[in-house]
Amino acid sequence: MKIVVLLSGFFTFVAAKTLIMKIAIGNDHAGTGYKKKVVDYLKNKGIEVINYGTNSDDSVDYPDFVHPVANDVQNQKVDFGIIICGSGNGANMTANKHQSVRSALCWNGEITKLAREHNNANILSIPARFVSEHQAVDMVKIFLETSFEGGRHQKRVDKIPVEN
Ligand SMILES: O=C(CO)[C@H](O)[C@H](O)[C@H](O)COP(=O)(O)O
Repeated sequence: MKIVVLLSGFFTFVAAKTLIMKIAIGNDHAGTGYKKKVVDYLKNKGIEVINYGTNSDDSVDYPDFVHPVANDVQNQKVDFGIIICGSGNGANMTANKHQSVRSALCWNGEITKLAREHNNANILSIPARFVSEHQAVDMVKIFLETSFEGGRHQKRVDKIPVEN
């Protein structure tokens, strides 16, 4: 009887771990404050967060904090990535150098929704110096709650990768 209880507990734990969404996040100094707000939101939703920093306001280089996020998305270690820099562009350019990454620079809810619905974006790039913290968290909410529509969009997404 005890072994049955132990096994059921083990399988319940494994199932729960499998079902818990996992997000990797990275940012440069322009996004540190916003990152902290986003991480708080994610953890309050019960989402597992891998924070690659930076965690200070000291000037840093965004590729150093975006590549680890993109690697995790590319290697399917996480469900999605979130990257934050001042304009969102540098981070987005960096992330999209990784095969199978579709990083979307978004600055409002509608663009965020479309990035998921039409482009099956797996990384959200947030321009911290051009949106409010509330907008940033709202975009994260929309990004995670919106599903890819597939259909005609799948054909287009499949044509994105370029063989170098
Ligand atoms: O890549 C960027 C510009 O598109 C990011 O916005 C950086 O956060 C920005 O370049 C940092 O600028 P800073 O003057 O060194 O703070």
